[in-house]
Amino acid sequence: TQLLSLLHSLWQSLQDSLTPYSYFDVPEFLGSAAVEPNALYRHVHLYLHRSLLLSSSSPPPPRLTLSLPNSDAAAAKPSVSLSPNHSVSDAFDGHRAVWTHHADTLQDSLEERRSFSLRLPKRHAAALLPAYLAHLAAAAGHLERSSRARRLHTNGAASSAAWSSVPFCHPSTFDTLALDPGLKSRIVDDLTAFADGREFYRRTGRPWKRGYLLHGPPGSGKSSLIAAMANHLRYDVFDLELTRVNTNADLRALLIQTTNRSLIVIEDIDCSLHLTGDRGTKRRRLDDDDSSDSDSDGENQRGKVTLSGLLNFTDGLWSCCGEERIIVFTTNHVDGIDPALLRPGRMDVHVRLGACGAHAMRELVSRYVGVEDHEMLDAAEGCIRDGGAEMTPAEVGELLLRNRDDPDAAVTELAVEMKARQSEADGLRWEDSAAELSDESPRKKGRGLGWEGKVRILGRLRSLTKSESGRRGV
Ligand SMILES: Nc1ncnc2c1ncn2[C@@H]1O[C@H](COP(=O)(O)OP(=O)(O)OP(=O)(O)O)[C@@H](O)[C@H]1O
Repeated sequence: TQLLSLLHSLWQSLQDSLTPYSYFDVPEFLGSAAVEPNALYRHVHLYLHRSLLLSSSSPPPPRLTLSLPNSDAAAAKPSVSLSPNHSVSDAFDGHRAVWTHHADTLQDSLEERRSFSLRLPKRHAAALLPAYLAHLAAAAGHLERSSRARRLHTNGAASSAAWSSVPFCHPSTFDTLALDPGLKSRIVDDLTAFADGREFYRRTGRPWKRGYLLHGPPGSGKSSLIAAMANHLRYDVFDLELTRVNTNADLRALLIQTTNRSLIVIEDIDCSLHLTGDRGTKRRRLDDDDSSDSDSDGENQRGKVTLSGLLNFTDGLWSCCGEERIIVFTTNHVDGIDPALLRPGRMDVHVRLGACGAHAMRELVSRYVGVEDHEMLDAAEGCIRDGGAEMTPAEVGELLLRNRDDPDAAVTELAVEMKARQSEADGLRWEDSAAELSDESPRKKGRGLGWEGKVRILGRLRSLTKSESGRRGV
C-alpha cells in the first residue's frame, strides 16, 4: 500500500510539472473535521449559478443539476448548479478559467465531500488569481444582496422596544414610479452613489448614512418612493411608529436593533410628535448641539420621546452604531417641522412631491391604459402646462384604474377632470383678485390697483368664460 501511494504521488508530481495549468481546490467545508463552511465555495457557487450557468451569452454546460428545496417551493424558483464532475469555462482578462465541480463519496460512509477546482494557465496563474478572486467575490456579493429576502420591520406595542417583521414585497420600483425624469435620475444617482460610497465615507470620516425628507400632499407618492428606494438598494425597511415609542431610551434601543443596509422610515413626522412646540419651549436651554444627553435624560424621566431624542437617533453618536443606513422622514406639511431636523447632515436630501406633472401623467396613462397618443391626453397636458390643473398621481391612478377597460373613456375623463380643476383654480384666483379689488380696507385702498391689475383680472375673467365653454364641449 505504501509503495502504491508513493508511486501515485510521484505520478502526480510528474503530471503537475508537465501540465501547462495550475489547479486550485475550493472545498465546501474547512478544517480536519470539515465542519466549518468555506465562504469562497458559496461565492463560487453563486457566481457560477448566475454569471455563467444562466448567462445567455455563453452556451450552458451539457449537464446541470436543478433543485427546488421544499422550503423554497412557494418562491417556485428552481436553483441551477453545475453537476458533479462537469466543468464550465469563464473568460477573464484574455485568459480561460475552467471550473470543475467534484463530489466524492467518502469510503465506508454515505457522506459526500464537495469542492470546486479552478484551472488557470500556469504561466499567468500568480498574476491572475488575486484579480480573478476579487472579481468573483464582488460579483457574488452583488448577487447575494440581490437575491436576499428582505423584510419590513415595525415597532410593536408601546411597552416593548422591539421590532417585528414580515417579508417586504412592495411592487413599487423606479420603473413603475411616474416622476419627473430629472428628479428620478437625481434620486437614483444619489442612492447609487451612497450605496457605492463605503470608501468615500471611510476616507472622509463621515458616518455612512444619509437622511431624506419627502414632503408633499397625501397621494403624491411618498410611500411609493420609499418602497422604490428600498427595492433599488435591496435594503430592509424599518418603519418606525413614533407614537408607539415611550421614551428616548426606547428609541435608542430600537435604533441599535436595526441592521446595516436598511432604510429607517418615520412617516408623518409632523403628526408623530409635537416637536416644534417642544423645541420652542426649550430653545433657550438647547444650544447648537440639540442632542445633549442630559436633556434627553430629563425627558426620559417624564416618559416621552422628544426632539433631542430624535436628533440623537438621526445624527447623535448612537446613530453611528451601524453603517449603510438611510433615514427617511415624510410629512404633508414641511412648514410644521422644526428647522433643526432639516439641517444637512440630518436631512441631506429634500424631495418635494406634488401634483402630477405632464410627463408623469403621460407615463401613468401609458402604463394603466396603454394610451400614448390621444387628443384628450393633449388637452389634459395643456391644462397642466397652463397651470391650475392639479391632481396627485394617486388621483390620476385611481381615475385610470376605474376606466382601465375603456382607454378612450379613461383619457376623456382625465381631460374633463383636469379642465374642471383648472377652471376651479382660475375661479378661485379670480375671486381672490375680485375680493382684492373691492376690499375697502384702508391698507388695500392705499395700495390701489393700477390699470394693469384691472386688465389682468379681465383677462382672467375671459379665460374663465372660455374654459367654461371648453368644458361643456368636452
Ligand atoms: N409617482 C407615482 N407613480 C405611480 N403611482 C403613484 C405615484 N404616486 C402615487 N402613486 C399611486 O398612488 C397610491 C398612493 O400613493 P402613496 O401612498 O405613495 O402616497 P403618499 O404620498 O405616501 O400618501 P400619504 O401621505 O397619504 O401616505 C399608490 O398606491 C400608488 O399606486
